[in-house]
Amino acid sequence: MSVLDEIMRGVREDLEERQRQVPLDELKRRALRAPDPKDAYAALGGDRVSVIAEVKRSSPSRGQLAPIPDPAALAAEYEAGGAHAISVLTERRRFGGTLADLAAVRARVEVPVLRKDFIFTSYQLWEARAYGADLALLIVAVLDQPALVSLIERAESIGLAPLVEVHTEEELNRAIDAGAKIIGVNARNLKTLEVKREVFAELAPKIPDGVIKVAESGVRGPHDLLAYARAGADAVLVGESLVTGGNPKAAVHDLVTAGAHPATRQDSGHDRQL
Ligand SMILES: O=C(O)c1ccccc1NCC(=O)[C@H](O)[C@H](O)COP(=O)(O)O
Repeated sequence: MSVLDEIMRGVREDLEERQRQVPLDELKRRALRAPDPKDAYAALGGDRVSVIAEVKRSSPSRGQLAPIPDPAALAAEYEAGGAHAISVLTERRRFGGTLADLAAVRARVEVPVLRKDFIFTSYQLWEARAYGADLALLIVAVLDQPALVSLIERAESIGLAPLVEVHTEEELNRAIDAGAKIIGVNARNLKTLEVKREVFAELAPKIPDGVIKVAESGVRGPHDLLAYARAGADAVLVGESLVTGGNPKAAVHDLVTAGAHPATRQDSGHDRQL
């Protein structure tokens, strides 16, 4: 069984438990009472490279990263550093996240919040909205095409901006066919967990103009943001280096500063290439 298969098995079991506890109709009522969604397209568009800063306690590739006892406080640090959006991993077993983290972050920050999870049902989209998310991750690798199309439509219909994640050209073509307006290229191979930043440079030119391009994973500092920017990124999604670096506000500030004028910035880092 691959890591992804194992993650999905746990996600299904946890979802069944939540569905037993909260019927869909109740979840929809909660979603209708949630704060109005924020404009994720405005937050991630524009001339700069936007920074999506992630609340990430652990991961299959690295194990424990940081305990993060107060995810809202971390998100507030990210926002104070200038983050344009916050990503909250809500998967429990391998990433140590919860929906309560999402709600706590939503209550603390003004910028759009992404629910980052392994979503394959509309129930999970209603959960995302009910707990205050403005964006929801849809991973093409775990969805067949009818499900992808229908989840994009459902997300948009309830006020969530779908961030559609791809790893290969075939997945990218499926995302484009499904009408994705925000596409994330994840440099982390979901089978081997190896990060290959050059995957973004290979796929980005094939993403149509007007679609927001997000480079996901492997940003260790401004030099990686700038390399992704040169390859066409509109935004970067950063987790590990922020939660392990010791000063999340300063680390986000450095990324945001580099992303503000990426074309004129000299890259002083050692690793100048993707
Ligand atoms: O991070 C992992 O090990 C992982 C394994 C399997 C599926 C997804 C995984 N990560 C989710 C992400 O996409 C990252 O958290 C996100 O892109 C940030 O990446 P990084 O800055 O490298 O932590």
